[in-house]
Amino acid sequence: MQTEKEDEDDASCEEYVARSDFTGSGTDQLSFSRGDRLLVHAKPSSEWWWAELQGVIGYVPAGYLSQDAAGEEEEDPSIEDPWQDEEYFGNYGTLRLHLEMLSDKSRTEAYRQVILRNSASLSSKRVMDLGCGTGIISLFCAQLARPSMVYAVEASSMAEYTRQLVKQNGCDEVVTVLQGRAEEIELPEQVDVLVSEWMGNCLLFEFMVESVLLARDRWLRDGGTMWPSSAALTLVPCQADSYYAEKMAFWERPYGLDFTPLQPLAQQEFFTKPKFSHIIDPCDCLAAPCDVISLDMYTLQVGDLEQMKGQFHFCVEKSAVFHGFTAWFTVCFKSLEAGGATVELNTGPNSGPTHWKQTLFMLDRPVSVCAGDSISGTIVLQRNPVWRRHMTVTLHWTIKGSTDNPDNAQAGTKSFPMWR
Ligand SMILES: N=C(N)NC/C=C/[C@H]1O[C@@H](n2cnc3c(N)ncnc32)[C@H](O)[C@@H]1O
Repeated sequence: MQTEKEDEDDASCEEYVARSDFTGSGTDQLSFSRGDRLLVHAKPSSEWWWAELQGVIGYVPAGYLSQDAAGEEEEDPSIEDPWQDEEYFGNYGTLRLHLEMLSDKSRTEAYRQVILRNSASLSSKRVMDLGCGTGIISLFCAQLARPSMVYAVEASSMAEYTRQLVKQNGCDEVVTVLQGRAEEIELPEQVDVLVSEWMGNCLLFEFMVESVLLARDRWLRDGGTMWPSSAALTLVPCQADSYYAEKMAFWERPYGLDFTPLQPLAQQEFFTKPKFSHIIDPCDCLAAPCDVISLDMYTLQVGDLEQMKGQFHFCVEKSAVFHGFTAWFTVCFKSLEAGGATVELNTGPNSGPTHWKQTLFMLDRPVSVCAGDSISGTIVLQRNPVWRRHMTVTLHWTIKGSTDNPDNAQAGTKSFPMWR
C-alpha cells in the first residue's frame, strides 16, 4: 500500500524511455541501455535530469530520453542504426577514403616515424592495430620492427584485401588480419601496444575513439602503450575574408544587381554547419591559438565523450574582421622507452598539410576587433544522443575592448551541428 507521500512522489515522477545507450562518467551519472524505462524525479536543468532506474538514482542526459505517448516501446524506424555502421563501414569498403588517408603524407609518415623510432622496443611485443584499413600501420610494424604479433582489426570488407596485402608483402607470419568490429572480435591474448588512427574532423567526429577506449579496456595489458597517447583540440579566432566574400558578400552586387535579400538564406545554408576542410593561413589567426580540450588516452572514459568542455581567452594581436573560429588537433605518441622522444602529428596551419585540413566555424555576423581586445568564452562538444557518430559544437564568446568600459562587451553564442 503506498503512503500519501509515495503517491505524491510518484505523481511528480514521469516515466521516460531511453532512446540510446548511455555510459555515465563520475559517480553521480546513471548509466542505462536503449529501451530502459526511467523514472524522472526532477529536471534541475534542460540538459541533465535526476532519474531512477531499478532503484538506482543519478543524473541522466535529457536528450537521450523520450516520452512515447502510447507507453509501449515505439521504435523510431528512422533510428534503425544510431552508429550508421552500414553506411560507415560501407564507405571504408571502397578505396576512396583509404587512398585519401594513404596519400596524406604528414599523417602516414607520422605513424611510420613512431614505428621506426620504437623499432627496437617493439621487438617481441604484441600489437593491436584498431581499424587498420589497408593495414599500412601493421605493415610498417612488420617491415621496420620485430613484434611477436600484430592483430590488424578491420570491420569493413577491405579486410579481405588487407589479408592479401599482408601476404603480398611477406608479413603473414607477423600480421594477423581479423575482420570484425573491435568491440566484438576476440583476440587470443592481451596486447602490449594499441595503435589506431581514429581521429576525425574536430578530433572527435565519427567517434571512432569510443571503439579505441573499449578495446583499451578489454585488450590492452596493464602498463601497455596507447598510440596516440594523448590528443588536443586547438582553437583560434580568425578572419576568413575570402570565404565570407565567396558565400556572403557575393550577393551584394552580382552583375550590378542587388541580391542582398538572399543573404539570410546564404547565412543559413553556408554558415550553420562548420566548414570541414578549411585551410587557414597563419596570418588569418587573430590571436595565439590555444588548446581548449586535452585527452589522456590512458584515463579517458567513454562517458567523458558525451560532453567535452573547454575554455579560452584570446588576446587579439591585430585589428581585423573577426569572422569566426578555426579548430584543428594534435596527437602525441609517447616513446616505448622511458625518456624517449615523443612523435607529434599536428594538423594545424604551421605544420604540413593533412587530409583533415582545419575546421571553420563562421559567426552569423563578422565583428571588427582591434589589437588589445580580448575574446574569451567556452566551447562545448555535445555528443548526439541518438546519432552516435555526430555532435554539436557550441561556442560562447565575449569580446571586450582594451579601452572600452566592460559594459560595452559584445557577447555571442552559436551551435554548429556536425552533422545532425
Ligand atoms: N577517421 C579516421 N581518421 N580514421 C577512420 C579509420 C577508419 C578505419 O577503421 C575502421 N574502423 C572504424 N571503426 C572500427 C571498429 N570499431 N572496428 C573495426 N574497424 C573499425 C574503418 O572501417 C576504416 O577502415
